Amino acid sequence: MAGATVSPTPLLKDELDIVIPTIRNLDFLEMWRPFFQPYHLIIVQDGDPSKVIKVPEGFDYELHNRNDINRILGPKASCISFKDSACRCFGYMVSKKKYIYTIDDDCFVAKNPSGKDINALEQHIKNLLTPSTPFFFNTLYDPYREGADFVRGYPFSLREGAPTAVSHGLWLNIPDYDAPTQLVKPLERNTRYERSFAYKNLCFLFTELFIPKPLFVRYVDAVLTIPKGTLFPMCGMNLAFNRELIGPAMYFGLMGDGQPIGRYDDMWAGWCMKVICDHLGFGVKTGLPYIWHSKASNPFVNLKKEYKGIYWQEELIPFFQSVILPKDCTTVQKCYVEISKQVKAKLGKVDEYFNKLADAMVTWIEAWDEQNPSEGVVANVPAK
Ligand SMILES: O=c1ccn([C@@H]2O[C@H](COP(=O)(O)OP(=O)(O)O[C@H]3O[C@@H](CO)[C@H](O)[C@H]3O)[C@@H](O)[C@H]2O)c(=O)[nH]1
Ligand SMILES: [Mn+2]
Repeated sequence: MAGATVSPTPLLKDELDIVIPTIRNLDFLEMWRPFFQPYHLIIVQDGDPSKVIKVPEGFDYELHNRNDINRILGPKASCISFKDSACRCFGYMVSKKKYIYTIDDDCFVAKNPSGKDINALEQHIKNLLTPSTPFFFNTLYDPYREGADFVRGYPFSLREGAPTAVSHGLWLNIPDYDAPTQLVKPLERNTRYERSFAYKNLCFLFTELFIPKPLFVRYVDAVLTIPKGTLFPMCGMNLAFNRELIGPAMYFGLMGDGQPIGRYDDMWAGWCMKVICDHLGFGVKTGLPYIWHSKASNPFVNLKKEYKGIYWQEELIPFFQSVILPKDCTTVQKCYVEISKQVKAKLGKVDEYFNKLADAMVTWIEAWDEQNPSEGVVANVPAK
């Protein structure tokens, strides 16, 4: 008698936590149930702690609201943002797992060009479990993917690759645009069109003649390593990382209530993280998987949150491009504290906010080490 079909054990079932920042009921989990149910969820409830967040039945989760954050961290809770999705980093800190996946509650399961539901978590896990190629660019993209490989001329001495610290996923429907771009392109959707050839041509003809062409922004079937020495704008809504390799660097900077800026939490984390990954020899990937981002947040509200960041970043990027970490910075914590010192020394004059942020970065590391006493990966810093 054929054995009962046993569904395969999901990858990293007991080694990965899913972190969700939220201000609303988590009905979106129903669509993710087939992919998320086997995993432990860490829900970080933002805003009013007295509000009850409804979580669908059948999920294994822990929920932390602001009262919990204050109770667990005491005065160090000051480094965790309030009234901003940046609060999600508290979930990274209290997790005890090796891997983290974080997703927004307005992100749903997307379909690939063949119409199949995308298991975003599975793709992130594949990205994290295979090496990256930060030191030499492979023109056939991710050489470790099925059907790809290193191309001619790729040095064999580099084909082992580097450990992957971060997997940065993308979005269908509402792309993660800044407010000015949202305002000038209110209708732009990253939408896949699955139409017959004839229909497509009819569409093309019609749009050519009568209406402004809809922007068919593509589904790109690729995973790329972001080269060493290159920064990128990290979006927190569909993001996974190896917590043991890079967790202490994933501080989503001070935003929201009482802060002069918002929607730069993930950007700040991405810049600090990438500088540290480059220093410690870890890789960062971007591309697949896609999720379906359903809700465009209000561009005018976003503009109010972002506007200082839009001009500050013209100074922040050169700063991060110029950061040099000493060889004796052999752990993420040491690297992070060193960056905070340079933030204070070089960005404090841009705005007082960066002195406060530099202090919060140190508080974050102190809180991290308090919550995770045994951790602290000593990486062998590769020769420059
Ligand atoms: O005060 C708040 C507001 C929201 N949240 C939770 O955070 C995520 C994202 O919220 P939302 O989808 O409304 O906002 P977006 O503009 O689409 O978010 C993207 O922009 C960046 C914000 O920094 C970020 O990379 C993306 O998340 C949801 O889960 C809300 O429930 C919150 O916790 N606190
Ligand atoms: Mn959103």
